Amino acid sequence: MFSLFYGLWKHVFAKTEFRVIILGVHKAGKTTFLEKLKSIYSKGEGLPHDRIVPTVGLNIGRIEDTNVKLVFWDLGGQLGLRTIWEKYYDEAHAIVYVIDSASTSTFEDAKSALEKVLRHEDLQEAPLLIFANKQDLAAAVTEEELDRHLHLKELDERPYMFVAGSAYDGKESNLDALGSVAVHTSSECRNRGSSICGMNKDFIFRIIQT
Ligand SMILES: Nc1nc2c(ncn2[C@@H]2O[C@H](COP(=O)(O)OP(=O)(O)OP(=O)(O)O)[C@@H](O)[C@H]2O)c(=O)[nH]1
Ligand SMILES: [Mg+2]
Repeated sequence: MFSLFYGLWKHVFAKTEFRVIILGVHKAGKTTFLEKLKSIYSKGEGLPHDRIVPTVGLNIGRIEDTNVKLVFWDLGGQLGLRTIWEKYYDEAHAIVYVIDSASTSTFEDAKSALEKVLRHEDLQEAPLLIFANKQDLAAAVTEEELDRHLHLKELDERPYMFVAGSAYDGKESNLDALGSVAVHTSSECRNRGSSICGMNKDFIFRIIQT
């Protein structure tokens, strides 16, 4: 499966750089998610989850091969650090917003922080993936419940998708999540007339069906 993934990857993302900003409140699991992606797609580079500490600055994840460069920016979600987020909006192509699905007490904060992100003028056309993380925990709500909790009015016009999974073990869900970003980037490309996407949608359908 992964050799197919790399073959298609080369084909689809030829000579493009695609920048994804990973946001969410403190302890949502952003860094764990990024490190898991790195360990799957970047030759085992990702940190194990017991070595991850709260993010203060910026974690950068690069997943690339000959023709491909995916750049992930993972920022700290503590309240005092969120002012840094907007410095990256201008150059981001897509947003991954991570939520701890088992922590209902943080949903209000997650919702208002996300609404603020979506109101920012630099991100008006950026597609959004909401990753309903920590589905391995018994207390986790489903993505449908989370959707109801968040009740995001700002999402009306925006290409977005919910994906539920666990950053701990989520090979398939992480793959789906990454794919969803690619799918949504197709519409982002249409909006901005950029050459970033091309055949991404086709690509991800083939991956998911593998
Ligand atoms: N059970 C479970 N725990 C998770 C999962 N993902 C992350 N965690 C745990 O949640 C805690 C926070 O994870 P981080 O990845 O550091 O969260 P973060 O969103 O990067 O936090 P900040 O950098 O402070 O904004 C850690 O103890 C992780 O091990 C998951 O899918 N399941
Ligand atoms: Mg972090």
